[in-house]
Amino acid sequence: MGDLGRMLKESWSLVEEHQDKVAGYFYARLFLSNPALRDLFPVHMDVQRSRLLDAVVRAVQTLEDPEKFDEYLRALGRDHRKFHVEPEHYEVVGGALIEAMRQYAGEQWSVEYDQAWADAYATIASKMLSGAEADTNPPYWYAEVVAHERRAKDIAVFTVQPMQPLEFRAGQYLSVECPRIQPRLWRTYSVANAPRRDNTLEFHVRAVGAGWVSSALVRRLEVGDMVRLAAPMGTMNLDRRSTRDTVFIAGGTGLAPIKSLLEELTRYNRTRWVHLFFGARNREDLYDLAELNRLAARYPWLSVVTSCSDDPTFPGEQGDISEVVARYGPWSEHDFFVSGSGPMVKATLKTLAELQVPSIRIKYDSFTDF
Ligand SMILES: NC(=O)C1=CN([C@@H]2O[C@H](COP(=O)(O)OP(=O)(O)OC[C@H]3O[C@@H](n4cnc5c(N)ncnc54)[C@H](O)[C@@H]3O)[C@@H](O)[C@H]2O)C=CC1
Repeated sequence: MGDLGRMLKESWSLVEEHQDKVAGYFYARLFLSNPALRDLFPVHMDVQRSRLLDAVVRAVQTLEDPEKFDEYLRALGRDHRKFHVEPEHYEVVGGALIEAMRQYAGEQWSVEYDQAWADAYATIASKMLSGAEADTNPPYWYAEVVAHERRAKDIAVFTVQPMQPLEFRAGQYLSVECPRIQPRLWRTYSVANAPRRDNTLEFHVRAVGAGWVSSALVRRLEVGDMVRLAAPMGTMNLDRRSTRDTVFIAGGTGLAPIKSLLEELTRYNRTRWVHLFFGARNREDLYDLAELNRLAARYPWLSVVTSCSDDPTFPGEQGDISEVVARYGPWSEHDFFVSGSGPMVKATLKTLAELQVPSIRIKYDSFTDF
């Protein structure tokens, strides 16, 4: 790690314990110095608060590998156009962030740390700005909900029809907001289909306790509602030139981007074997199994293995999907795509490392909302 990375990590460790207070202070500073900014944020700030800290941690990681995250930051800049963010806002945000950290870091905070954060923030902001400025698309798209289906107690699959075409690549994700239910609260979800001629987009959402947006999208969203969608992001795409057989590993609604990649493969694949591992807590949560079985029956190159981690009488595999993959194989010559919760992705990457799969053949998106 370079000097800058080390300083960011060191200084972050001084405030890590007080994350909530840092976020609270940050927003207070921000809105005080620029009251107009308050209108860009949701009415209730509780959920928003932890988003900032995710962003900070991500920024620290970002700088350790600037090339890898270049496209990520440009896409994030495009995504932020949905907030009507102006270039001068970036400066105000950077100042408030450093001030908030300095406030809670105690005596060990130094001017070098100030400088390190200012440098890091300037790099991030300039990449985001150049991404935003080069974007000729609208800042967001309106889309009408045309289908909404509860597939399990907490899981819904819904389809939207954008008012204008929205270009994306299979495997990408984008921010979604429902102005009727929760104005200005955006969360990212993967598109669960490959680009279609009719432009419709499908999403898979699980309502999780504190995740207000997810719960609303599962329980309150209705056909006829309008949602807003922001610029697509993510690089978990298929490499058409690869001739390797492919392994998809999905945990829960992490199936969404895998489904999208699978749909793309159905359009051109004739030669690659594709193995899909789909894990859920119980059989009810294997919410898309009927459709996966239909695909497997139609495309001889596709095989599907399912597993339940909390359903002892389930007749398929038992255990976390990260472990189940290791029961099959050998996998040393395959391309891998992994999608699910952070811990699921981490556990799966560990398994694959133990199986000697080179990391260059593994694609995954670590999910963080901003
Ligand atoms: N909805 C979407 O568009 C997308 C969602 N995701 C993420 O996918 C996750 C899906 O969540 P749920 O449906 O609630 O899944 P879940 O928490 O019910 O987990 C489903 C399965 O994943 C595996 N798993 C979970 N935690 C694990 C761990 N610590 N170690 C090893 N394996 C583990 C197990 O097989 C488990 O049965 C969320 O975190 C979401 O952010 C990721 C990409 C897209």
